[in-house]
This record gives sequence, C-alpha cells and structure tokens, in this order.
Amino acid sequence: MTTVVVLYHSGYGHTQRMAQAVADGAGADLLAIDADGNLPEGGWDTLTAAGAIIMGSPTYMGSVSWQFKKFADASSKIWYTQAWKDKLFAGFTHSAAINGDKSSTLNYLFTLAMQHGGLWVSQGVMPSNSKAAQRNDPNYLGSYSGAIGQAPSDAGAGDMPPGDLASARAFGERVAAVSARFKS
Ligand SMILES: Cc1cc2nc3c(=O)[nH]c(=O)nc-3n(C[C@H](O)[C@H](O)[C@H](O)COP(=O)(O)O)c2cc1C
Repeated sequence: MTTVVVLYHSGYGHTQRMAQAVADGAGADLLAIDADGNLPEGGWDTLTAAGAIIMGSPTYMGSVSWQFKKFADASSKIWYTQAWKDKLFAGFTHSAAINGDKSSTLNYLFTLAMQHGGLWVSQGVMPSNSKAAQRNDPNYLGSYSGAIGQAPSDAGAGDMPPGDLASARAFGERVAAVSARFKS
C-alpha cells in the first residue's frame, strides 16, 4: 500500500475544501502550500516518501496560483535527481467561471508531473452530460484529466456545489485505488 498525499494551495478556501474532499476519498493526508508559497517543515520529505501526490491549485489567470508555481519551481531541486520518478500524480482545480480555463491549470499540473517522471491518474468518473443531467450529478462539469470544481465569484467556500465535492471525493477514491495496485 502506498501513501497518498494531497498537496494544494488555496487563496480563499474553495480549493482547500476540494482538497479535503479529495483527501477524504483517498484516505490521504493534506499538505498545504502557504500564502508565501512555502511548505511546512518536513513537507518535502513527506512528498518524497509518498507513493502518490495529488496536486491542487485554484485557477488564477488561466493557470496555477503564484504560490503553487513557487512550489513547482522549487521542486526543480528534486527534478535534478529525479527522486519522484515513477510516482503517481493527479490534479484538481477550482475556478469561478464554468469554463474559466481550468484545463490550462490541469495541463500545467500534468506537465509538472511529467517533468518529474511521474504517472498520471485521470478523473475516471463519467461526465453527467445528458439533457436530464443536474448540476450536482457526478462530474457534471465534464473533466477527464483531473477533478474540477466551480462556484460563482461571489460564492464563498461554504457555498460550493455539493456535486463538485462528491466528484472530488470519488476522484480521491480512484487515486487511492490505483495507488493500491502499486507497491512502494
Ligand atoms: C488573481 C485571481 C485570478 C483568477 N483567475 C480566474 C480565471 O482565470 N478563471 C476563473 O474562472 N476564475 C478565476 N479566478 C477566480 C478563482 O478561480 C475562484 O474564486 C476560486 O474559487 C478561488 O479558489 P480559492 O478560494 O481556493 O483561492 C481568479 C481569482 C483570482 C483571485
């Protein structure tokens, strides 16, 4: 059984709530990037010891937050040694607009994982895209490459669609299930 860690940054709490749902599904620990773009003491070691890293960032200006990018750039020290090679990686993001260019954020997280020689786990939940589909149905926003969530710009973190949180939890369950097939 490998350890799953949910690494995330959140400016205003939405991505934090999503991260909690992913972690609940995965049975994983949370690791937050702080407002200055730094990990807590021991954070790098936690990531290196993990079998799977699920990365989350809000979508800011069509990509990850600067705090997440600071972490990503700092991970170049790990990249030099390829110490994270063959880990499982997965990603999630949250934005205000229905589209909001969340795919760009997921693509960035994917690219970072590939630079580290990782293996990417997809969302794995079929989209609810029929005429009868409702906003809180599974994967209503229709992402394949990672979990996504959306709440209007004037909705606080306490006012997020429960369906997105349920999809995030299912995503965490999937990453844990895939991870369980790998021995650390
Ligand atoms: C600097 C900044 C840039 C943003 N850029 C986008 C964007 O490109 N697309 C979008 O849909 N929402 C954008 N938003 C809205 C956030 O994605 C949205 O409020 C999200 O829920 C914030 O997540 P957080 O609470 O985890 O920080 C932006 C917000 C900020 C503060």
